Amino acid sequence: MASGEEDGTVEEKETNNKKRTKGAIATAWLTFYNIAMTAGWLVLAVAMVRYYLQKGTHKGLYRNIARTLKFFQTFALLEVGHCAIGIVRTSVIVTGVQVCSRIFMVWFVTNSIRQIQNEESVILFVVVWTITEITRYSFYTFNLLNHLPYFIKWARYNMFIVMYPLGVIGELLTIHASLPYVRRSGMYSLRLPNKYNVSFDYYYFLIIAMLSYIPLFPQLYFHMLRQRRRVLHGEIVVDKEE
Ligand SMILES: CCCCCCCCCCCCC[C@@H](O)CC(=O)SCCNC(=O)CCNC(=O)[C@H](O)C(C)(C)COP(=O)(O)OP(=O)(O)OC[C@H]1O[C@@H](n2cnc3c(N)ncnc32)[C@H](O)[C@@H]1OP(=O)(O)O
Repeated sequence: MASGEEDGTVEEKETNNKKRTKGAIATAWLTFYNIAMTAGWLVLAVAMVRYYLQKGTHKGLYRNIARTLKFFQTFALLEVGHCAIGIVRTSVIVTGVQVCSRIFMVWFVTNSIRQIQNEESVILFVVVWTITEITRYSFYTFNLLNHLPYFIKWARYNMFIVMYPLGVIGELLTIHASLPYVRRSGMYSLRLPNKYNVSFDYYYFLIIAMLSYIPLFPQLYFHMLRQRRRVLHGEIVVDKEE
């Protein structure tokens, strides 16, 4: 029996060929991207364990891993692009909020305020992110290669139940710890009078950022719970955005 493609016109065949080529290129890129990201977060995990075993303290750990963390977390901005161009079936908004809030935590909070880098809360969110990302990127990699071990799938869609709140606690405690330093230094703030006639207070911005977890985090968490039901229990779940 002839396939639909064999029956189709030359134009249809060309469209199908284009789709196949785009699919192959996208798959190759995503496989490379996910392997690179798994490796990056694994390097981070090994560096953290080695540092702790050698020094016996978490003090100085953040400084030791800061470059690698900044590099791989910033690289994750590409994920917003992946959704925008449609090579992964994920919402740009959900991914954008997740990635941008992490980049904000890394660059504009932890990296900018040296005095908080030895806080336990920093280690908490970095460890939680690292475990999560090793699992998430290896899930995507094995999935793309059609060899997904069940325990990775299970871990991807169960660990977040505990890891997400733990990560949020670490992030919120870190922002909270930074408030006195930000208030004292007036960093990233613009006071009146100035030539632009605009005022901006980073201290209040941080408080608003903390408050914005209240409406935003539950949406990310419930999104993951819906993904869990879809992937692990085969339920058909309709996302409001879709
Ligand atoms: C600028 C001021 C900022 C102010 C602050 C604002 C605060 C906002 C609150 C934010 C709180 C965030 C806290 C957070 O940082 C804490 C932590 O992360 S703690 C650690 C625990 N975290 C997690 O477990 C993360 C969970 N989140 C995610 O996994 C992603 O971020 C999310 C975007 C939510 C994932 O959702 P997604 O819809 O992508 O789910 P899936 O993984 O199931 O994927 C859906 C389909 O897309 C395919 N896909 C996705 N990515 C890829 C890829 N890279 N390669 C290949 N394929 C990919 C996936 O396979 C699925 O395909 P299919 O549908 O065919 O199965």
